[in-house]
Amino acid sequence: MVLKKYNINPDLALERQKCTFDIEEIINIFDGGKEKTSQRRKIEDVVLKSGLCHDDVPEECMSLKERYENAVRKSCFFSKLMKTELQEITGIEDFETPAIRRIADALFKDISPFLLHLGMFVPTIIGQCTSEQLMIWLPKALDLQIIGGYAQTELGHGTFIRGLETTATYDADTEEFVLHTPTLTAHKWWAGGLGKTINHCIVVAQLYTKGVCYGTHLFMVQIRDLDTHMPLPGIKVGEIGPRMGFSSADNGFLGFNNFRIPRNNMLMKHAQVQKDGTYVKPARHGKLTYQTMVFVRVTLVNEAAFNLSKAVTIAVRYSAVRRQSEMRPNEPEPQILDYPTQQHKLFIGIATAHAFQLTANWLWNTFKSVLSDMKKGDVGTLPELHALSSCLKAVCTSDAALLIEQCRYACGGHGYMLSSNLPYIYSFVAATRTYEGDYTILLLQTARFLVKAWEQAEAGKTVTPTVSYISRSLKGEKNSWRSTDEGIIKSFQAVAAGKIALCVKSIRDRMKSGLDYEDAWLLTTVQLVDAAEAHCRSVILETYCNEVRRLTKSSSDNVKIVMHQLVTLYLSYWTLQRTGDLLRYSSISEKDIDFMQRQYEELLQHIRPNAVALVDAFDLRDEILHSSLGAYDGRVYERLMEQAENNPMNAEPVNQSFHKYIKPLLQGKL
Ligand SMILES: CCCCC/C=C\C/C=C\C/C=C\C/C=C\C/C=C\CCC(=O)SCCNC(=O)CCNC(=O)[C@H](O)C(C)(C)COP(=O)(O)OP(=O)(O)OC[C@H]1O[C@@H](n2cnc3c(N)ncnc32)[C@H](O)[C@@H]1OP(=O)(O)O
Ligand SMILES: Cc1cc2nc3c(=O)[nH]c(=O)nc-3n(C[C@H](O)[C@H](O)[C@H](O)COP(=O)(O)OP(=O)(O)OC[C@H]3O[C@@H](n4cnc5c(N)ncnc54)[C@H](O)[C@@H]3O)c2cc1C
Repeated sequence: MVLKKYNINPDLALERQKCTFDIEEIINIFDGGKEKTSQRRKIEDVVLKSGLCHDDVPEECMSLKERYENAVRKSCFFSKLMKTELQEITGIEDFETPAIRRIADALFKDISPFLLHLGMFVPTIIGQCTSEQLMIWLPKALDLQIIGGYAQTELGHGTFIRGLETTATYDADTEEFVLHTPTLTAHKWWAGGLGKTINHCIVVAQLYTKGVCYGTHLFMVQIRDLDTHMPLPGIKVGEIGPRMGFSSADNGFLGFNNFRIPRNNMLMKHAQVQKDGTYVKPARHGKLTYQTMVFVRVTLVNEAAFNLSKAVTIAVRYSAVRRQSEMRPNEPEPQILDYPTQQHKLFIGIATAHAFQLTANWLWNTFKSVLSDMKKGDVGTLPELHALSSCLKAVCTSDAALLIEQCRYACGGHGYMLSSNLPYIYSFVAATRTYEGDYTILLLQTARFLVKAWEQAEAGKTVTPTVSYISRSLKGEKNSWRSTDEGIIKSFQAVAAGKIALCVKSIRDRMKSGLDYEDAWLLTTVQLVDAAEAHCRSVILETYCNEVRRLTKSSSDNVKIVMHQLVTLYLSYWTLQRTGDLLRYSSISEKDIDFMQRQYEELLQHIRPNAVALVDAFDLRDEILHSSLGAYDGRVYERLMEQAENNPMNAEPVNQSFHKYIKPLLQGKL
């Protein structure tokens, strides 16, 4: 749709006058510097001027087929733009550039069918291929001569990768692998782009050679003819059907009937099958084939931050424009943003978007540093990265989904409109809580690491920095509550340590009573999930505080003040959310809790004048927000009416169903 130009709503204009800080300074902090901001804006200008974002009818009014076809059209032209103008004008060649990710949302209100090509296919080629394989597939994939996806999940198994049923059996006579789908439940299910779009696919299958199964490995498989796009003989492929979201993309199913691929199509960077069928196992670590999942989990923390920033921008701007009820009899209706309960719903969203964005950046740097260690042959830092990326992916996507839904509640009935964009943002983020490792499963992975860390610390060994609080706790360090940043972080670490200690004790007690380790672990999993969540909270709190302190060192005082107000709000909010835990594991008193409650309520008042400016500082263009409620000019009612008038349902004054059904019903002739 072409956005109509309106004058700024007077309430929003007044809000912006109240701002106490330089918005541009905060924008630069989150972009990573002035130059990055200007580069991002340049990219956005190119894409927005390309005309690619235009839809003749609103996306939500199209049929599923039309939405898919429209998204394919845009993905193709966007890919061309990335290869040509964006590279030439900005000098950017890197698909992972956050600016490209952000502006992609101006094209796709829902999702691009090419997401998995960039999100998993290309990263898997980079992470799992030998240098020879890389030379064959990477240039083609980057140049979009081949389009791919990542087919791991099956109808019967998603979480339990070792339980996957698809087989890849090596035939030494022909030097080929035979891919086969032995059962109904072995069909690949869910892979993005697989239904209709892609011609290649990374397939995860159980490797058999010389009669022995060596577990799951990755294979490059061409599934469709490059010219006709018809499925190749031996391939059964299609779309799995309508979903809660992801409606403009095509999630697919895939079955193999003894389908043959050359030996060289096994991705052999870590494990190999030689010509005679001899298996060479990975030299360094058994789970290196899971590396793409770790990469995506890291990027999903960024997704949580970005999507939450969109939702809270929409809800805060709307709340500044919307007037409802009265605070005192006969007074004019206030902006709903003036209600403390509304501030309570929304300001935590702003603070959380900051916390997650800074944690995402920190996690990305940790990921890059672990990759560089691994290139030198050192896999020692991988377990900690796996534990961190697992819990952060779980908690950040889950919190973001809850807070986005809270933003929708904050917009009342209008938030329920698809044109608000809140339902789209929610359904996208709700999926991220499940895919790439379900919430519970990933927290249990982190719990496994925490229990091991506890055992190591007990044995007097040094543990990694993110769990060094365990050693302090084992040395008998008692928590004394202080309502400072450091004090609160320490108390949250004491909560995590206390919960891990209880898990270890429960497991040991259960084993003493005769259970084996697996059963003792299983019966403790409710506590283990809780302990991993507590650990994750302490990591986020600490990272957020450290990063704000580091990044605002040379900022103006006013920016320091407002950024720190948000940090304090975040710490107070979580203290109040977790009073039960803190009373149990730290020395917090009821008086301290009263103080934190008052501090929290005062902070809402302090932040209130800057609320609109703070969401403006996410620098999200209207074309990215796609929201009748959240546009920069605040012309909510004009846009809602505009959307209603453009609704294809209103194209004819009387719908044909009246003549076909209602009239005969009215006349008793049906
Ligand atoms: C053109 C326009 C485009 C516009 C777009 C622009 C840009 C796009 C860019 C980005 C977009 C952003 C994001 C979106 C991208 C893609 C996402 C979309 C869709 C999602 C796709 C998927 O969902 S793919 C399928 C994912 N599946 C899973 O995650 C399954 C989860 N299950 C598991 O991971 C595992 O089964 C398990 C970990 C639960 C258990 O594995 P298992 O093998 O059984 O291992 P265990 O026995 O439990 O553990 C043994 C040992 O290994 C350690 N370990 C486990 N995993 C890892 C790992 N990943 N790394 C390192 N180590 C690992 C584990 O801790 C144990 O260690 P110890 O023995 O030492 O304890
Ligand atoms: C929108 C979307 C896109 C996707 N895209 C892709 C893709 O491109 N490629 C791909 O391969 N896959 C894809 N997936 C699949 C996704 O990765 C899986 O759905 C996800 O990993 C969860 O696995 P599952 O569906 O088997 O859930 P299940 O494992 O069946 O989980 C169901 C419930 O059981 C619980 N549970 C399972 N095991 C345990 C356990 N050991 N202990 C305790 N609780 C347990 C879970 O916590 C959960 O509550 C996609 C999924 C979605 C929704």
